Amino acid sequence: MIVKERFFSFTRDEIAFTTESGYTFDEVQVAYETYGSLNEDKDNAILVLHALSGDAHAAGFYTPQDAKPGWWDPMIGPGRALDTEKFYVICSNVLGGCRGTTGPTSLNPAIGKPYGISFPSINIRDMVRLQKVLLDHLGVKKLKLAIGGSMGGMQALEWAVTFPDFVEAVVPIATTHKLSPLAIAFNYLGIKAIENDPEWRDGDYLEYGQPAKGLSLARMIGTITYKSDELFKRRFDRAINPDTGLFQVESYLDHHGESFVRRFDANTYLYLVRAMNEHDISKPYGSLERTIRRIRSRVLMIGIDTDMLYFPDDMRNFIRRLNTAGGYGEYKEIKSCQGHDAFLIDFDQLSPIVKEFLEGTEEILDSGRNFSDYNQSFRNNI
Ligand SMILES: CC(=O)SCCNC(=O)CCNC(=O)[C@H](O)C(C)(C)COP(=O)(O)OP(=O)(O)OC[C@H]1O[C@@H](n2cnc3c(N)ncnc32)[C@H](O)[C@@H]1OP(=O)(O)O
Ligand SMILES: N[C@@H](CCO)C(=O)O
Repeated sequence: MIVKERFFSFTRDEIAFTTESGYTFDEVQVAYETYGSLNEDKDNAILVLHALSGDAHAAGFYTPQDAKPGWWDPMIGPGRALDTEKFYVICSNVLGGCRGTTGPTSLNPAIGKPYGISFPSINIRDMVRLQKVLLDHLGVKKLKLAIGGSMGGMQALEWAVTFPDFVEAVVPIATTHKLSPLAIAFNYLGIKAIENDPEWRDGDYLEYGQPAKGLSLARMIGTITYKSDELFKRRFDRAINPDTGLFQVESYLDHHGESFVRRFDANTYLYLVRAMNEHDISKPYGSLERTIRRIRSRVLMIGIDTDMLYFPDDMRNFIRRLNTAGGYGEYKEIKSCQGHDAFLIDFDQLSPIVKEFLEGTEEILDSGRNFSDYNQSFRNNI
């Protein structure tokens, strides 16, 4: 089976999609890919949610030899954790993205040019609500699982809160229920790097070219936070790049900054980073306890011991609070020197954790037991 990138589009007359900030789009396009088949009951779907710079191309195994690998290839495919012999796996580019779904680089039909900085402000819930529109379009009646890391993890958790009856299980990885001030602080550096670049032109740069220096600096700052001290010591130590005379770690950051400018849009970066900054699952419901009590799905949070952005302790605490409120949470940890990006690299650890969790969820549901009884067995161990 060859999977081509697909697009789902609708106009406001067909579906009025309004952001929480109050903007109704005239037209929306969603870029997505699917792997595997939807079953007769239409309840075997898994939604994979990408992080800041990801896209809908999560798996490349179905695509022709010369096609680009997917960003979660080792997780998705026949016999893999997200087994395409059993599940219908879906991944779409987020609202506000620059990989095919409506975002700042898309044409605004009302003005006949790209939105740019006139794109409405969006949040993680808006992304999730648009994914629900896509799933309705695909005929999905229930999600077995919503899973993703970082910004994708924020969406996974938001799925459990916004659509509690639609999703059986969620796996938020290397993420949080609300962004920490430290992460907001790092994001602020990225925002400032872009906005202080004169080539940003107050966001109106599309006809002139990217604010390359600012976007590249923003990615370099981000890259440091996605890695770890241990990794940098192991990979680079204080070695010098013979071509440039720079420290290897400097040369590495330069490379990541430059390649990011070629594949990502500066305004999109600002919109997505701000959506992450605003992320707080309890905002519409008043308190975290009230929000947590909405969750009916089984939740597995996976932390990374060297993640400097999303702390394992915060994830453990969230799971404790979920379980105290009668929810069904588990916490597992990846031990890695890769830092935050481990969810894109350490598949030997991630894959069995997710596989076991999915099999466990199916076993519990098949046995007629509920998650709550099952969870009593490990609740005190967190
Ligand atoms: C869940 C999501 O949706 S995110 C989607 C996935 N994200 C992406 O694919 C884009 C962002 N990429 C990344 O964040 C990373 O590449 C990861 C996390 C996917 C993989 O990380 P790693 O395997 O550790 O890749 P790493 O950080 O080493 O980067 C490798 C690149 O750095 C270059 N590099 C390595 N050392 C040096 C150096 N000393 N000087 C210059 N360049 C260097 C390599 O040549 C390679 O270049 P290339 O990517 O152009 O081929
Ligand atoms: N490196 C990943 C993770 C960010 O959280 C990305 O660029 O999407």
